[in-house]
Amino acid sequence: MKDAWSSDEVRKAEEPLIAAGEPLMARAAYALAQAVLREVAARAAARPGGVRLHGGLGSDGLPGTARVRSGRTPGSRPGRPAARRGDVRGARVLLLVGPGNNGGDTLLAGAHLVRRGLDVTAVLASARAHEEGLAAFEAAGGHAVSLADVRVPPVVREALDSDVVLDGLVGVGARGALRPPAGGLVRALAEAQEAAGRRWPYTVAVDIPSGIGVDDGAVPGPVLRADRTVTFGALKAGLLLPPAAQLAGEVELVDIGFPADAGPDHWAGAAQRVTLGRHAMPGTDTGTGRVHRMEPADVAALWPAPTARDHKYTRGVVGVIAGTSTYPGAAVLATSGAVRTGAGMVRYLGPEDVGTRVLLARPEVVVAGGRVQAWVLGPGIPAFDPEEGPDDDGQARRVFGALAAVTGVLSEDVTGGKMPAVIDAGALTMLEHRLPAWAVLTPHAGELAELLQGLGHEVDRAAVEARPLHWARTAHQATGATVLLKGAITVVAGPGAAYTQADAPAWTATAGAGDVLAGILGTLLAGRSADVVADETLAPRLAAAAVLVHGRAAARASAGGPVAALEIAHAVPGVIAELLGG
Ligand SMILES: NC(=O)C1=CN([C@@H]2O[C@H](COP(=O)(O)OP(=O)(O)OC[C@H]3O[C@@H](n4cnc5c(N)ncnc54)[C@H](O)[C@@H]3O)[C@@H](O)[C@H]2O)[C@@H](O)CC1
Ligand SMILES: Nc1ncnc2c1ncn2[C@@H]1O[C@H](COP(=O)(O)OP(=O)(O)O)[C@@H](O)[C@H]1O
Ligand SMILES: [K+]
Repeated sequence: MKDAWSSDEVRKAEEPLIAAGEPLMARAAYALAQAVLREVAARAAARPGGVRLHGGLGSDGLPGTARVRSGRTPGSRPGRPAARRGDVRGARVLLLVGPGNNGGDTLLAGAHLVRRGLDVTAVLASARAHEEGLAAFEAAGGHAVSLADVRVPPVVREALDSDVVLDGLVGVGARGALRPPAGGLVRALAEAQEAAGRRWPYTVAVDIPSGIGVDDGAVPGPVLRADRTVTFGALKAGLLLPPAAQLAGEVELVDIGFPADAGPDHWAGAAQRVTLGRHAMPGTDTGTGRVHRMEPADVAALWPAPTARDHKYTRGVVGVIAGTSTYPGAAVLATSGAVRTGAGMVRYLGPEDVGTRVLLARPEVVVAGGRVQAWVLGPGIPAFDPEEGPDDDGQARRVFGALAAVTGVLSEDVTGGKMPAVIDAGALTMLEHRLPAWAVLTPHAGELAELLQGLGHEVDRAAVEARPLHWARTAHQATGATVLLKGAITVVAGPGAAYTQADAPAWTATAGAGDVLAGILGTLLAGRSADVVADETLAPRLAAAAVLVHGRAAARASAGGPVAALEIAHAVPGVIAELLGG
């Protein structure tokens, strides 16, 4: 499991270490410099003439801006010897330096790079800079200029002529969108980056890409897209959360001596105190704090794998109420997702002609009512409109009946006790009562916006996409249900925890992929039905696990190319075998 911390948690972890004289910044800067050297060496090794070499100071104070531009073609400048393959010397690095410790990390890393023979220029974006960092950088022979003196356009040109740019403007001390002058600089750099495409230098964010919401993953203003983020001590929530996570590139976590995590108890309660190694720190209310990302081993540990004692009923029966005569495909996709995930049995409830199609695709499905251990409700069913009267082949009536079973208020349509459910698509418009956490809503951003509008929030799709975790949490708090908000990065908000999964290739954005996900999750919930009702933290974990399996199945079915939704379902058994075998 990856655990991302809030900025407050990072500070609280740092305080006792700093008081004890631990050289946190020196460790961070060394690791940052190593990350840059690794990349530069790899690039130089891949180039026949080594890294590009650059000239001396230009007329505007930035090195080399007056020289003849050699374009982005690799090789040495005329008159200077070519570096050997893999040689980092002469590689050109631009540091963007802010006023705080984030700038301090960057300057100290710059000093290491200068000592290794790189050509390093620091642009100080503020009147203030980290004193020790600047002194060390200049003592090593680094060249520092003030943004106020050189202004933005030459810095952009310098960036375009660099091999590496380090973004050290702000770190966890940042609040809100980048303010001027750093904001203006980053806006110009981000535009140049967009225009330059692959010709833009390798960009490393120091701790976080400057300007992202550290705790909520928002992107309130300009941000320079990083190829790599080297983050210190602990992952930050904004590095896992959309939309900011999409600007962080590959995230490298560097150990600078933070104590080991205290495990799940750490995030289980708001008021508790937990011990992190030698240091006590307040437990966090994960309503505002930690964000988790499941990894394959976490999913394997949760999986309801069958044993010799099991039979089909103990393994879990999934009831699927999906599709109409107009939209029969969703029924096939949701039942296929459930069957392929290994349900003990899948029941289908719906119009006869749709049931026939389901049977043609999946003869294992039982097209008849009866006891189930989890419901999948809503794929391919239209939004409920009480004014016009339902035109849905009786599916709304069936969904309302099943929803009653989810909360334990039984109707004549169903039997059994409280049970978990996946509530998708049209069923999201049929919620009348507060729900338990074992009901998992699976909207995409547009559906979540509509749901929230119905609850009195002024929010549209774009607003949800700008702050996915915030709105998923808002919906969880308002409905009681666990909320799985689908997207390129999917977020799950439930009691005590938030998860974010980024397992699926962009090809997954195809009609019907969400129906398959609903089936996968239905089988997981059915397989652990009693546990899910007994432990309210389990539904969010199983929801995140389903997203991981779905995303990996999509990647497997895609193999780098287009993917059809049904093929995602077909790829699920291979993914599960790999997870459980590994
Ligand atoms: N405290 C420590 O000992 C360590 C800190 N570390 C580094 O220090 C960083 C945190 O340092 P700081 O607490 O000094 O804070 P930062 O360096 O992240 O930023 C704070 C400074 O940025 C300014 N600022 C805040 N929001 C801004 C905005 N929206 N636009 C423009 N300027 C803004 C503030 O006025 C303040 O001067 C971490 O991200 C990490 O990089 C690491 O070196 C590890 C050890
Ligand atoms: N850009 C993307 N990259 C990866 N996965 C995506 C992307 N966009 C959407 N997805 C995933 O594709 C699926 C689409 O589901 P959904 O919107 O419900 O479509 P449908 O209702 O047609 O099945 C979800 O699992 C979602 O997380
Ligand atoms: K930064």
